[in-house]
Amino acid sequence: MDTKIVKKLSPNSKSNVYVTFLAGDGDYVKGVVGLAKGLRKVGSAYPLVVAVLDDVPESHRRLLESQGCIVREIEPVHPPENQTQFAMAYYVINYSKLRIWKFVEYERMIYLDADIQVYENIDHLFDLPHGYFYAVKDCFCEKTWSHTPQYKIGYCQQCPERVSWPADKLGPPPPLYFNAGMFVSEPDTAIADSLLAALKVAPTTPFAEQDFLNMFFKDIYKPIPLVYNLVLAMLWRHPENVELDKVKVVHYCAAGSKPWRFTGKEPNMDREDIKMLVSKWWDIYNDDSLDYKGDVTVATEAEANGVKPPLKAALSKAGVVHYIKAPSAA
Ligand SMILES: O=c1ccn([C@@H]2O[C@H](COP(=O)(O)OP(=O)(O)O)[C@@H](O)[C@H]2O)c(=O)[nH]1
Ligand SMILES: OC[C@H]1O[C@H](O[C@@H]2[C@@H](O)[C@H](O)[C@@H](O)[C@H](O)[C@@H]2O)[C@H](O)[C@@H](O)[C@H]1O
Ligand SMILES: [Mn+2]
Repeated sequence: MDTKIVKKLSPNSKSNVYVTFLAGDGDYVKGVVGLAKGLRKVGSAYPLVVAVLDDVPESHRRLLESQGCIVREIEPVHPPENQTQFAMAYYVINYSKLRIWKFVEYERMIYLDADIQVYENIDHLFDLPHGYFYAVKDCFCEKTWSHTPQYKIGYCQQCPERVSWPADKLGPPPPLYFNAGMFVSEPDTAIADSLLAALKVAPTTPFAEQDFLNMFFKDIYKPIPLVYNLVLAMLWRHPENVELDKVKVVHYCAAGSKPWRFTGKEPNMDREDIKMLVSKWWDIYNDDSLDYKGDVTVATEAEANGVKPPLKAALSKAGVVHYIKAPSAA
């Protein structure tokens, strides 16, 4: 078996990490298993940390660890007392995502919802210039947006020329707005603390922590191409913006599109592209060859060249190389 050196860490450098969030004892755990296997399939060089609330059962935590995930319990984050009608009632738990900025043992994180699948390696996003918040622009055309002025006039940032924003009547257009199902950011204690302090005085709004994160990071938000987070509604709302064969990351967020509960009955769920994407998700979820077999080992460069590995303890001094046994080219 050939090996592929994918990451050289000097002794005191911090690694990068993929992070997802899991709450409850329901079926989202299947999303996390699928994500862990998808990241393995594309040869991601970094671990997947699952930030879990205390209501995630031991059995689900064990399952995720058996799939090579690092399971970390986080305290829930509740928004201030409010009368908000969240777009989805359960969005109230999503504020707990804010805890991940505390994961300061990591250099950078790519956050991925549990209803996301990665179909091509996106490790290169960890090399984006520091100091910004990277995410994909959302779409305002779904009914979930019916509470907003942009929905009411048919304005969407995905096609600002279709209905131009009536600045004379409504003032400046809404700032660029990202989908919070996927983003690249840097864990940082000061950011973590100011997020929680800001939340205490922020208005609660229908898209919960997604709205809040957009408000908080608006000055450093940098859009990245939609290939990094295909919000499924784009397929019927803005097909002209989507080249499906170039999409690297799919976000199963449209109503009825969660693969593990897919019935095909909701609007748009009978589309061929949706059924193909759901089937692609299941192909990975059901692929036993993608199960974690302890296949990520820590070794010096010497070991990567076949020298017998010294004790792991010695490795932390010798500089470490994470490598993944790649199938031999032959
Ligand atoms: O019962 C739930 C609901 C949500 N989530 C987590 O919260 C994220 C955001 O919820 P969801 O993806 O359903 O929102 P959407 O992107 O569909 O609006 C999910 O991806 C999961 O990571 C969870 O763990 N359990
Ligand atoms: O709690 C708020 C959620 O807001 C987002 O989901 C929404 C939003 O993106 C809308 O714009 C779409 O129309 C809708 O389909 C989608 O479900 C995030 O994906 C999710 O992680 C989470 O932050
Ligand atoms: Mn989602």
